[in-house]
Amino acid sequence: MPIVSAETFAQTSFDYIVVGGGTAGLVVAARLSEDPGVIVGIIEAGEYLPDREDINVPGYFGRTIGSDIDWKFETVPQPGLNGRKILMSRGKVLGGTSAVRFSDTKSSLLYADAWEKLGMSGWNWHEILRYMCKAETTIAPSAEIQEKYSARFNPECHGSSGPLISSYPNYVNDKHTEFLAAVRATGLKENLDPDNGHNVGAWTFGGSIDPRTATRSYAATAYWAPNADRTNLLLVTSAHALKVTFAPSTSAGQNNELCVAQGVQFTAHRDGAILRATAKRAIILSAGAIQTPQLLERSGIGNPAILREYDIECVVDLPGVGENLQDHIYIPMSYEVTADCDTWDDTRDPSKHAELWAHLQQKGKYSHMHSAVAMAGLPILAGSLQRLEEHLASATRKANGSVEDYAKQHALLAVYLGEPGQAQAEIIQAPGFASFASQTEIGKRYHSHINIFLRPFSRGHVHIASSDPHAAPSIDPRYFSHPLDFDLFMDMVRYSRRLMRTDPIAGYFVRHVDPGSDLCDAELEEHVRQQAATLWHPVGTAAMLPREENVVVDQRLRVYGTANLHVVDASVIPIIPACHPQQTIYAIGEKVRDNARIAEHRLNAAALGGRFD
Ligand SMILES: Cc1cc2nc3c(=O)[nH]c(=O)nc-3n(C[C@H](O)[C@H](O)[C@H](O)COP(=O)(O)OP(=O)(O)OC[C@H]3O[C@@H](n4cnc5c(N)ncnc54)[C@H](O)[C@@H]3O)c2cc1C
Repeated sequence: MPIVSAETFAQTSFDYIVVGGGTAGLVVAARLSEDPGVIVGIIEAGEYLPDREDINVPGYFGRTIGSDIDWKFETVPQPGLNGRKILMSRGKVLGGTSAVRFSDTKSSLLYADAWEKLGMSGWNWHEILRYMCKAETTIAPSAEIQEKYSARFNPECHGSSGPLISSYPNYVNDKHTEFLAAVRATGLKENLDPDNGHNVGAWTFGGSIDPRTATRSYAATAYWAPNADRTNLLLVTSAHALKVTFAPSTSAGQNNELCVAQGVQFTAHRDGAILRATAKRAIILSAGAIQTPQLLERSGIGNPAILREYDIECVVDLPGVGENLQDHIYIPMSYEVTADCDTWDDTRDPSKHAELWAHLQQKGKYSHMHSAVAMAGLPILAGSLQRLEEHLASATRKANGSVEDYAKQHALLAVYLGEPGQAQAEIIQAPGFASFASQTEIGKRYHSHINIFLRPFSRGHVHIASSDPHAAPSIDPRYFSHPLDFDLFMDMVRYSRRLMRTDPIAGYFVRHVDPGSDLCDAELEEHVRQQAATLWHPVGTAAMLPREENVVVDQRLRVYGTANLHVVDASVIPIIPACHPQQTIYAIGEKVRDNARIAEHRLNAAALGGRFD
């Protein structure tokens, strides 16, 4: 079935409606519609743009930020970042944020197991790996690349028949090997099998890129395009979902009755008529960690005090909606390197751009993103035993004294902190200038480190902030609000500087550029507060945990207090994984089909008195 009009969509009687045709939403819709006996509808605010170069060409990563396919949200001023508002990009296009993301890493074993430790049985590393593999087909690197660039490949940790295509770079920059060697010299081991759950070390990493066409593989190419002719899968694009509606008999959620979700209100234009689509079995919210809580609140599910402010009738009292916001923040740090380094800097020179572009394209440089990465635990980052012990004592003290809702999470984080096998930071090598603070000088060569802080203790929130359903929510990640986060972040920054002065990469080092040389501690800290920003990995705002923990969905990803309303996207992740989250999000989508058994709700909901024709 092709993409349909809003009117056709509203007139169709669905079994399932998925709100948000993004990373997880398209997985769920594709898997549910494998059953020809059900009709599945997807409501997506963006358009289907299969020919957009800034999506398809992997080397163009970053160009979509702030563009017409970006929701362009902003956080509220962040005191931990000198009061700056931070741009929170989200993909507004079929495929969602998978259309604009950069690289991929799989999760760590212990971290995924943390979800089970927090009370969600069945959500552990082995399950998540199983579903990550179901989602992907990884094309193994050639024997030459494996040997030359330490890009080993263990087929047991990769899928061979999933729709998402992953591959390894066929081009690495000329200091790739030296970077990995320098990382080893700081005490980290080369990791030849980082996808087996133990992701500390240095390696060559791949991404969701189809090497046959050198184009991005993402939710729209993997889960929509191959299934677009299914007659039982209908998609409406440029349609904004406003709220979920419930069966009248169960509204207000009194007497422990479960509310039965029946439909979704949406508009095809900002000021257009409000249309309504109905679903007999279940409604699945997959609008992402920023907008799923917004839709829940608009539908009357959330903290009654917040709902009252905007005259929204409370259907289910769930104060956890929009809380537990976690994100990765990062800082790019740039170093000038010797003139013989082959970097991407000359492409910034307008007089050389066209010639270089053709040359680099030929070499395959734009067919991939980054290639060398290191993940380090605190024992390496801290740099000294004394500093490590100080951090551990402080984390344990704070975790024990934590009276917040997050005490259990903080206790787990404190334990992981001391373990060398648990990554606290990720450092991606970038062969070129990547900082925000200074201007690049034409003719100079640079190397940058993209330094990502992986295990924040800070927790923030996202809530509606207006009665206008089209208005952006208020996003407050509270970056660095937990003081330990800033201390740990600074260790990562100092490690990056140490790494650049470690042989063999030290042989190419010319000077610190961003941050500059000879900064005292206070100046370096000020630089961080002025330059750190989100890596756009928000999760956790409709978290999956036991109900007594004040959260939102159960382990079948069903919203507490409802019979058939589910959340399937980054919002359900209870504690942010120490890796890029995308593959975990695909896995969550894949697991739902088998484990959450959404389909059973026809019986459950019917028994509860919902109107199902
Ligand atoms: C610039 C950038 C780089 C990134 N790089 C990486 C990376 O390298 N590796 C990695 O793993 N992750 C990366 N991420 C994060 C990753 O892409 C996301 O975590 C992931 O794609 C989120 O998936 P999701 O299904 O939760 O939401 P999304 O994929 O964002 O899907 C939500 C969908 O819902 C739609 N929607 C929202 N509200 C409504 C509404 N009211 N009505 C209708 N439709 C609606 C949206 O348009 C969107 O299509 C990056 C993110 C960004 C922004």
